[in-house]
Amino acid sequence: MSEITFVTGNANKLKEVIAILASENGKVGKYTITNKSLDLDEVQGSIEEISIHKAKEAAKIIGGPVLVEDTCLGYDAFNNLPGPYIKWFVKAVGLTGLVDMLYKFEDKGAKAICTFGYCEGPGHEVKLFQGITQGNIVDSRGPTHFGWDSIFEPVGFNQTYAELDKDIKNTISHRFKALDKVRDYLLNN
Ligand SMILES: O=P(O)(O)OP(=O)(O)OP(=O)(O)OC[C@H]1O[C@@H](n2cnc3c(O)ncnc32)[C@H](O)[C@@H]1O
Ligand SMILES: [Mg+2]
Repeated sequence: MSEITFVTGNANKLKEVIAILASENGKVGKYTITNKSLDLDEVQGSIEEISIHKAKEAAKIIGGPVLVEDTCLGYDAFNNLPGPYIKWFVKAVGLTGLVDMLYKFEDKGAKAICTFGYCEGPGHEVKLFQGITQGNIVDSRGPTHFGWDSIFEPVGFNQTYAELDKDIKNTISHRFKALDKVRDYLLNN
């Protein structure tokens, strides 16, 4: 039995990852997934570079197999920005600011992008698994405790991520789609 440590400083992410993997009781094939709360360095660069760097740093700190994840919210009208910098935008301008940024644009489209990085240990290559859910930026509706959940309405739904039942979000979300690929990989390796 091998252990993989999911390293994140975000309790909401952890909850969703546990819920999405719940059918396997935190076990995926021969692996048990545990968690460590650490704030990892996030370099500037592409989504892929950020996740690769996070995974390598986590593997160094943990000294064994790790899983990390980086989440982006990219506006179609802004050529995918704020992207990986969304966390700092939420902090700096809040949800209202993030909605108002699109005031001049008819296109309210946005992509929620989740990129998991898996690294077997220090010095190993990082494998990436990405999931994307398309949606629209809307005025905040629903609980506001998880990032930008309340201003993102996934295509095909008339509720925001925050309003949707957790069970529903966790079967359509960027995180679910990425984690589905992680699970596939772990079951076959
Ligand atoms: O330790 P890590 O895993 O990096 O956790 P973090 O909170 O720093 O997360 P990110 O660097 O990936 O930044 C993503 C931002 O988007 C937010 N976020 C992530 N997943 C989300 C989701 O499913 N719905 C809404 N907001 C989300 C999160 O709260 C951050 O503000
Ligand atoms: Mg982070």
